[in-house]
Amino acid sequence: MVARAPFGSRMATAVSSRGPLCVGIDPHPELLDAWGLARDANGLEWFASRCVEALAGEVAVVKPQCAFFEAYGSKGIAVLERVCATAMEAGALVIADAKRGDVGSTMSAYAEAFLGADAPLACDAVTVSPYLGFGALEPAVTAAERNGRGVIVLALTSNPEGRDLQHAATESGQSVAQSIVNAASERNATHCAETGAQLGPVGVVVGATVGQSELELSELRGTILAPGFGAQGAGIDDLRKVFGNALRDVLPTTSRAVLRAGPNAESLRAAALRTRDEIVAGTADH
Ligand SMILES: O=C(O)c1cc(=O)[nH]c(=O)n1[C@@H]1O[C@H](COP(=O)(O)O)[C@@H](O)[C@H]1O
Repeated sequence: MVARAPFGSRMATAVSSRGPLCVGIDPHPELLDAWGLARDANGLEWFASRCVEALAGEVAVVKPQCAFFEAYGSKGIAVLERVCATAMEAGALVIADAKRGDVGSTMSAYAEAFLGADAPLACDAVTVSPYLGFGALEPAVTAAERNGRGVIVLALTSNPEGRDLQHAATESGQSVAQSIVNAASERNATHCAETGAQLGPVGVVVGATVGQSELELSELRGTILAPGFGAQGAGIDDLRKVFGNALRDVLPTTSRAVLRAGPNAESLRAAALRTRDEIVAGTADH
């Protein structure tokens, strides 16, 4: 078994050496068309391999969107396995965007798949949905902690349909989103106290599109993954407005806005690095 440093420490190192950017590897059918590729498993593999070649040696994190791989069945999942492995070999952290979430015993199987010691779909972290209760995610959090990996829990998502549910008040009066952030914060506090790590294994998703909210993120001590940057309309000003003082732990993620620069590897890399530099310049005073 490979002894891995804790996910939070590896994330802090990756972001400080490569800058705060995650690029999503989202092989949309329209992007396969635009890149002149067939909408099949071969087109998928070419697309994803080109992304890894262009990006994984440069950006801190890549995030393959599992849905676009699963759409091609077992061949697509085999491509996903290779993409995760080669991107990690090239030095990027890999977040598998699977948004898994289930009752505890089933969650254990998802955890084995992505976060186990010998996980077939091994990645550095996986996105999870807390809709069955934050506690139901415990097998994933435990596996992540044990194996130096992480989980990124949906809290306040970038899509407008999430608002009603995520802003609803829980019995304690706080919003659903805040209760998820608080549960993640507690878990990270324990982990950091035990290991001395700066950041814990539990990150949250907060969309860059959500506008100013009451969400309190200052106690999280974990990665704040911020989708919605780029194609969904959010820019640097939104990052500043949404995250304020929590910006130092924010990892903006963008997919189509960078991927549209392909298929040329140099152009893809340049688009990613330009985005990263804009983020660094636009958030430098935080
Ligand atoms: O977990 C995510 O990454 C995610 C959460 C969220 O709230 N909103 C969101 O768009 N995402 C993902 O982030 C990616 C956004 O892609 P672009 O809109 O092309 O940048 C997609 O893979 C989404 O599934």
